[in-house]
Amino acid sequence: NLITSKDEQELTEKELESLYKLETLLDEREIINKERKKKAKSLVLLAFEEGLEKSEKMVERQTYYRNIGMGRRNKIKRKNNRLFKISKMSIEKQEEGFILLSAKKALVKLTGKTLKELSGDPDYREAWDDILAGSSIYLRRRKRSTKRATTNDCQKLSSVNEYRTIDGTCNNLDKPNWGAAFTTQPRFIDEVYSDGVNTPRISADGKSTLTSPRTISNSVFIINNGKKVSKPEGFNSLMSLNWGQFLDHDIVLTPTFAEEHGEDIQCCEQDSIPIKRDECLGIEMTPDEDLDISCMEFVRSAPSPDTELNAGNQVTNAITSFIDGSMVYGSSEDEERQLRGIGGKMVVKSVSGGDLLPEDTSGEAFCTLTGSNPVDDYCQNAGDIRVNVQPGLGHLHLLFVREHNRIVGELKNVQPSWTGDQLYNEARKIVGAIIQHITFNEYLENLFSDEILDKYGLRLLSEGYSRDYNKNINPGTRVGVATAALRFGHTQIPHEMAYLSNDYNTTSSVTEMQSTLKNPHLLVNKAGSRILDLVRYMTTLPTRASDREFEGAIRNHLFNGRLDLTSLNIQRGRDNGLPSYTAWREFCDLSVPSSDDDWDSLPDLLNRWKLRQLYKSVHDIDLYVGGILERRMKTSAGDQSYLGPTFACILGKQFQQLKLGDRFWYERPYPEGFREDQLQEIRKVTLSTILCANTDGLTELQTFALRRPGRRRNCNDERFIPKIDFNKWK
Ligand code: HEM
Ligand SMILES: [Ca+2]
Repeated sequence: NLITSKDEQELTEKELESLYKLETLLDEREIINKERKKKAKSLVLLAFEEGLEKSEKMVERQTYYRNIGMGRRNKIKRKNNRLFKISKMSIEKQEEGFILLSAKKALVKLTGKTLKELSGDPDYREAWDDILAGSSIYLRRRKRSTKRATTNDCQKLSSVNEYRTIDGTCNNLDKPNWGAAFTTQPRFIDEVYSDGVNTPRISADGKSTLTSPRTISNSVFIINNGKKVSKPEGFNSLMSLNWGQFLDHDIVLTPTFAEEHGEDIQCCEQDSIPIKRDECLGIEMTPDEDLDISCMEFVRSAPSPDTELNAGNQVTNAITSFIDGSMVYGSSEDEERQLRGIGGKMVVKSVSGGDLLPEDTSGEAFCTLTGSNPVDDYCQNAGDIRVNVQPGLGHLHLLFVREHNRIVGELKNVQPSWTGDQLYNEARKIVGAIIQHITFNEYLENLFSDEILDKYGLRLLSEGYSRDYNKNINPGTRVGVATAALRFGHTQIPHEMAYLSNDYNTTSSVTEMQSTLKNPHLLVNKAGSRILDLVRYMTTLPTRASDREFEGAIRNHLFNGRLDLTSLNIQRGRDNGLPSYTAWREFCDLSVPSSDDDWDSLPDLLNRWKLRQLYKSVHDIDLYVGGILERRMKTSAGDQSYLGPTFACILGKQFQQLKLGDRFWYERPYPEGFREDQLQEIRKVTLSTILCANTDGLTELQTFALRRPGRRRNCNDERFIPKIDFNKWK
């Protein structure tokens, strides 16, 4: 009570009267506050109920579509637009994420407030947190999903300072889930959705929808020259394309919505009408001479179970973001168990042409087999589910499994008493270090200009330890990297693949690129006996230029189907809430237009006149489109780098964070890193070292395999192709 008996005696009547008034007012305010809290609580509860209901409906609809689909089409055809197999964990997380997202959507609708406003309102924030923390219906559903690691869990791990965990947890001891598998992808810039939750952005004019990705692709990404084949790159071998993809598959995998039974999700009715489903964002388009359809299949990214009320739709990274060889070893104990063999080695399939990757026997594998002898063709299993996407990628997976097993043999020589676990852990650590070393020493040199390498501290030391680990840096792969910048590599994809014989002149088994996709034939064929010819092809032939031209193999016939990879890339940006290109220019401190039609302030941008016809406002440009159309910077060797300034900035920052935010960065001191004499051995390694050591019959190679050969050196000439001395592990 506001008024005490002392007040009653001492105050004048007038003063007392005002005090009584104040008291009544406060009482009323309290009642209102209570009511508001109650209202917030009941609306949030209602929103969650709607979320749960929507999630149940989604499963029902999936059953419905599965049933009508089964009758009409055969299974093989249905699987055509699914890109990779989907893990069980993905499906569980997707359900959780979808409930949360639907609850947010319902709450916005029920209250007429934006997520930002709701999270700024203590009543709603409290109600939201209460429901998440309490013993609600939501929690009962949540139990199934894995619990996250805590700092306490990290302390219990005996090897926490010497070896990485398989799922990346406890790399950062204060933030154990940073960079770990199945966590939300962090962002450089906040998401943009037209409803603030998950509806794709619209034009800056506030009303028009954005131009169809396919229309944009047909205008700016098409090959105009008569040959319909894109320009070759002068200086990079196809191995650099493979390395880019291999690296991408080490740092990010964004799961898309999956059907509980592993069936395809269909987003277009007979390739013509988009189907309205929460899982879909079918691409509407005008039929053209290459793609005679008006709807292109597109399944949305699965929403991440992000519990923050103030954030719109977020996406998941299903693998470890660290450069740690997760595509070789897997990102979960389940995967690791399948891939690990005995005595510290990785499982292989031993055939006459040497060791190959093991077969994927899950029944879920995604690959097309075209060989005449079924014994010779099979779907491979590896640490990343995308291993079968193309033979050049599959080859790098195989190469590092072979290297792991070779290292185990070498370590056993110098440490005969080591157990299988010790051999496995140390070999895995060395392989991860080699992948980091090749990426920074060879790949990034071609990717970036000198200026960018210096600006983001991407140069390696030639001796001594690196001491710049920073536990405040989040090493997570950013949405802008996965959804746009790192996809620059798609322009390098060639129109065909083949074998090259030992005269470096005669090709054979020339195969159109679209037929090699999801088809490991060129790699596993004839019991692996053609691997040498494949390696020769990959290290000799040029990539296509990293420019604005994309091959028909992926722009019209991706996976031999009716898909355009560049359209998918643009649509994925809208799906995942990427802000437009000009917002990224601003983020990167590059020039930014001052009005909707100030196109002149973007001098780096090629084809501006075409873009003006495609976008209402200069602020509408999709990041993927703007990034690809930028003029490229120069490398230290004087060649063109792969990137223009915006993508270079985004990727520069990312690689910086992958280095500084990794407690196990290979240049760090023991125990996270190596003894100094061991580190000097790892510093000598090149991709050519690994290729020479693990390719039967290969006797000569250029010093840097990602670049086209000037002179080839003998594999045994250690001046050019050094070897690791394992005596340093004694
Ligand atoms: C023949 C070669 C390749 C094929 C067939 C291919 C195909 C694909 C496909 C189908 C997607 C998913 C598209 C979507 O629905 O959003 C994708 C994603 C991606 N690609 Fe490629 N790609 C190839 C090479 C490369 C290369 C060389 C790089 C990098 C240098 C690269 C980087 C990426 C990245 C970063 C993603 C996003 C990954 C994720 O977040 O899950 N790709 N690629
Ligand atoms: Ca990784």
